[in-house]
Amino acid sequence: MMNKDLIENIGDNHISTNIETPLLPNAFDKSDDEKIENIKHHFAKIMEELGLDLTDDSLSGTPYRFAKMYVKELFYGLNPKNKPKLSVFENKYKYKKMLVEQNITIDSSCEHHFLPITGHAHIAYIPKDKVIGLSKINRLVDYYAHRPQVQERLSLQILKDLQAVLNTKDVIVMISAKHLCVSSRGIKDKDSFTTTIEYDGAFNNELQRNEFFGIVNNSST
Ligand SMILES: Nc1nc2c(ncn2[C@@H]2O[C@H](COP(=O)(O)OP(=O)(O)OP(=O)(O)O)[C@@H](O)[C@H]2O)c(=O)[nH]1
Ligand SMILES: [Zn+2]
Repeated sequence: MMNKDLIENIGDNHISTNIETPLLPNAFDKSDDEKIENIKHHFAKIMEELGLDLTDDSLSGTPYRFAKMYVKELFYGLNPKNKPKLSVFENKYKYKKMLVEQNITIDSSCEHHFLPITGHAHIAYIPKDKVIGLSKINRLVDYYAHRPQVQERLSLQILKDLQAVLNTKDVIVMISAKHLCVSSRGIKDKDSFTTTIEYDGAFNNELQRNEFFGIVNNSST
């Protein structure tokens, strides 16, 4: 019998794994409103330092907009209280083959530059005794994506949580994404993108992986 709290929090910082997002122990002591107020103050300073006139009516609301966007939107997935509940159901029908959830939108941010990472995740698992509500896979991806991330860790956090909640190692997570820190600054390569693939269990078998890649490559719905 698996501990429910453990399942709920697997890729999160307060459980000791090597895939956790590095967070301070007091990361969530302040309320969202306090954080927004403080970030608003600091971002106004950044804008002023850049020489922007915050009395301009188009700029005056930007520090608040920016702070709210960080806390409530782009980085809502830092706070475990926002983690989606992953409903699972008994596999009554004994479906034992691969289920693929593909073209899941990735909207994330790179933790090195705080610029967008955008692309798609393709995820498959082979059910044992449990199946998961389909939308919960998309919600889990959305949650972990909405943190400052590196693509490798994002893939692993999703994989580990699904393995725990589904009580099986037979999961594969593939992400292909563009990093604006590569395409819009620095090297400014507009065409390259990054693919990560994490898996275990039955997907260690090349035939099983190839079946997954075949489905992911050949369908467009
Ligand atoms: N492994 C990995 N690296 C990433 C990811 N997102 C961004 N990076 C890289 O993080 C690296 C940070 O390197 P630094 O040399 O410290 O930063 P920089 O001077 O801005 O590097 P350039 O982008 O090459 O200009 C860059 O090579 C980025 O491309 C990611 O998801 N995974
Ligand atoms: Zn970056």
